[in-house]
Amino acid sequence: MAAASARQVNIAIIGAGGVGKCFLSQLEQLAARRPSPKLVLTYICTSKKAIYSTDHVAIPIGTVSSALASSKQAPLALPKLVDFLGTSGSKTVLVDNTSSQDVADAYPLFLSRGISIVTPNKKAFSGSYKLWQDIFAAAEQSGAKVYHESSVGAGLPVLSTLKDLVDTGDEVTKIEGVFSGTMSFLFNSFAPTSGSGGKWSAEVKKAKELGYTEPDPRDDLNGLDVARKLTILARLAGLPVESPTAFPVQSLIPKELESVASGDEFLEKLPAFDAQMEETKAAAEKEGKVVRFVGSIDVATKQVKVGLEKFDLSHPIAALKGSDNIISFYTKRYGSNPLIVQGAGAGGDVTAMGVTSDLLKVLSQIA
Ligand SMILES: NC(=O)C1=CN([C@@H]2O[C@H](COP(=O)(O)OP(=O)(O)OC[C@H]3O[C@@H](n4cnc5c(N)ncnc54)[C@H](OP(=O)(O)O)[C@@H]3O)[C@@H](O)[C@H]2O)C=CC1
Ligand SMILES: N[C@@H](CC=O)C(=O)O
Ligand code: NA
Repeated sequence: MAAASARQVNIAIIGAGGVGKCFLSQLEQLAARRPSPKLVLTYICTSKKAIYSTDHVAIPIGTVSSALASSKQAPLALPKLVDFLGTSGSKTVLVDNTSSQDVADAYPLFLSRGISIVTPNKKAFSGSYKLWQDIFAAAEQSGAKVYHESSVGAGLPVLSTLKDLVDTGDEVTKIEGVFSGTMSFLFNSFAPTSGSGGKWSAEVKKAKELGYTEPDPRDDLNGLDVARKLTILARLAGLPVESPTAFPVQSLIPKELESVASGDEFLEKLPAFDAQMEETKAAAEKEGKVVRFVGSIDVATKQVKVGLEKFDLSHPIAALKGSDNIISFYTKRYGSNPLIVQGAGAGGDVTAMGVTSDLLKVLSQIA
C-alpha cells in the first residue's frame, strides 16, 4: 500500500476516446494550476489496454496517449480495480469516460469502498431504478461523491440547475426542449430554416466525425440517448421512471436497418434510405415549418415523450445552430417564462468541461 497523503487525491480513468482525451488535457492543466490537493493519475485504461503500477506510482498525464498505445498491460477486471483503488491509502476519484453498462453497474461497488465518481456516462443513471437507488445509497453510506453533469446537455449546467430548483423548494412542472447534440446538428443542417440543407445520411456521418454521436450512432438515431437523458431529469425532478423504455420514444432508424450487425454497416447502408427523411422534411415544409427532434417531461401528469415535432421558423427550437441544446424548465416560481439553458450539447471539449467541473466539486468536498 502506498503512503497516505491528506492533500493528495488519486485519479483513475476508464476510457480515453473523444471525451476521455479532452478530459486528460483539462486534467493536466488543472493539476498544473492547482498544487493542492495534488492530483495523481494512478490508473487509466481503454477496453483493451491499461497503465498502472502495483505501488500506485504517478502516471505522467502528458504522455498517456502514446504510453497507452504501446502498453502491454490489460485492464483490471472491475472488482480487482475496486480493490486496487480502495487500498491506495489516498482518497480516489474514478472518472468513467466510457458508455459501458458494465462499468456503470459497478458504481455501487466503487462508491461503497469510498471511491468517488464523476462521469458523462448516462447508463448508470438511466438504467434500472434499482441501480439508481443502489448508487445513491452506496454514496450515502460511505460518504463518497457522485456527479454526472455531462450525462445531460454535455457541460451545460442542466443537472445542477434542476437540482438547485428542487433543493430550494421550487416546484418543477415541466421540462422540455432539444436534448441531443447529434439530433440538433442533424436537423439544423438537414432541415435549416433557410437554404436547402444537406443529405440526411451525409450529415449523420459528419456528426460522427465531429464526435457528437454515441460510439454507435444508432444509439442517437433510435431516440434512446434522449430517452436516457429524460429518464435522468425525470428522476431528479421526483418521478421514479423505471427505465428509458417506459415511455413513448420515436426511432429514426429505417425498419430495414433495424437488425444490421454494426454501426459501420448501418452508416454504409443509410444513404439508400435518405428519401424517407426527405419526405418528413417536405411534409413540415408544406406547412411552412421545420421538423426537430424534441423531448418533454410533464411532471404533473407523469408523461414523458421523445420524438419529432414541427416548429414555426420563428420558434427558438427551429433557430438553434450547430449541436446546440435548449432546455426549458417550467416551475412554480418562474411562472409562464421558463428558465432556459442553451448551448453546445455535444463535443469532446464541452463534455470534458462538465466532467472536470464535477471533479472540482468532488475535490472541494473530499480533499
Ligand atoms: N461525445 C459527446 O459529445 C458526449 C459524450 N457523452 C458521453 O461520454 C462518454 C464517452 O463518449 P466518447 O468519448 O464520445 O466515446 P468514445 O467511443 O470516443 O470513447 C469511449 C472510450 O471508452 C473506452 N471503453 C469503452 N468500454 C470500455 C470498458 N468496458 N472498459 C474500459 N474502457 C472502455 C473505449 O476504449 P476502446 O477505444 O478500446 O474501445 C474508449 O477509449 C459516453 O458515455 C457518452 O455518452 C456525454 C455527453 C456528450
Ligand atoms: N450523443 C450525445 C452525446 C451527448 O450526450 C448527443 O449527441 O447529445
Ligand atoms: Na450538463
